[in-house]
Amino acid sequence: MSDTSPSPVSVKPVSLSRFLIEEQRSKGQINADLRLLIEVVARACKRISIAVGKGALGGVLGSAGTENVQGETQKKLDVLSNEILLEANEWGGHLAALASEEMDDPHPIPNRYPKGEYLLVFDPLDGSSNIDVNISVGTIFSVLRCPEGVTEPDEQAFLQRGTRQVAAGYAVYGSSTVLVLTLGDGVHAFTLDREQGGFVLTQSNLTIPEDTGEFAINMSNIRHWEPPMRRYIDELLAGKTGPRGRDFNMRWVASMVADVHRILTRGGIFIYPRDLKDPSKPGKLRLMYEANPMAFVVEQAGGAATTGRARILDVKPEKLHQRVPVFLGSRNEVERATRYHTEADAS
Ligand SMILES: O=P(O)(O)OC[C@H]1O[C@](O)(COP(=O)(O)O)[C@@H](O)[C@@H]1O
Ligand SMILES: [Mg+2]
Ligand SMILES: [Mg+2]
Repeated sequence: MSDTSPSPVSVKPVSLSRFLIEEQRSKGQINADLRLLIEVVARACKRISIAVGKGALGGVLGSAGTENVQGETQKKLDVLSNEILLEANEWGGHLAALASEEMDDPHPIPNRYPKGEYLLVFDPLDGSSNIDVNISVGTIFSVLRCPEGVTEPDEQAFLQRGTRQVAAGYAVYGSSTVLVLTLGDGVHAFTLDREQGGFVLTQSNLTIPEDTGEFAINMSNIRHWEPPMRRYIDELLAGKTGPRGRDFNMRWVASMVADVHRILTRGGIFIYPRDLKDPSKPGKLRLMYEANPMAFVVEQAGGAATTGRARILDVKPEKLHQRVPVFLGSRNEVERATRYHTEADAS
């Protein structure tokens, strides 16, 4: 396969702290609290990266023997990553409350910093099924404002549309650790300098190409898909001799962070559609701490993100752990797959 990766944008390799200070002072894009909050999240990601990197030597592989609120077996690293994020933010996060995939209910911050005006939502370790086999995993996060006048934020305070996010991003713990961040003004990537111990800006204003020849989906679910979903994939699989008139390539890491990071680097479409395997579930991925932050990042990079029927960022959340179908990445493919669904609904 030819290398379709864009050349890295050359940027001044400033530290994450310096970048955030400039966003605050020169651009007025963020305030000091949000800057400090992002720095705390980044430090927690660095600690998680170190734990992931220790692997079997750190005693962190394998199951924790417990289940989360969604009935999924927790890995030791799911629990540890959650604790790291919790501990870091409880004492230095400038937060009102936080919520996580691994906790049933939101966690209000004890002895709240007087001006703590933000809510943090995260998937502490995304791609858990890949931990024990040494494949990239990551952390996904989203920052919302605590609604005005709410002193004890509960689940209701978190149920805000994705358009209300003030920051979002992820860290991917791969061959290098990369933190990707949006503050609503483009998407920037910071690579962890393992010797110096800090994140350094390595790419600015990342953009996702509008067109792509690569798709990411778990094909083993094909028999459970809705007809428009099958139509879209059948056309890709038909390649040169089919209606699309060209061949498409497939990748599926099964860690959303790694699949999204590839799309941010060289384009592609990622789909986790609604399927009829378990009709009570509208999708597999979680709206608040997987779909929304990734949709914000992808849109800020010029891509698109839908549920197959509507824009993800416009979905009104009803529950903290709500699931949604996810279609995101290169704009023209996401729009086509979405159109197939809306046309099928209308006919
Ligand atoms: O195992 P499947 O069905 O391919 O699902 C993979 C998907 O599940 C997830 O692992 C869910 O995330 P968690 O590991 O945080 O539960 C996504 O990262 C990934 O896209
Ligand atoms: Mg996840
Ligand atoms: Mg997870």
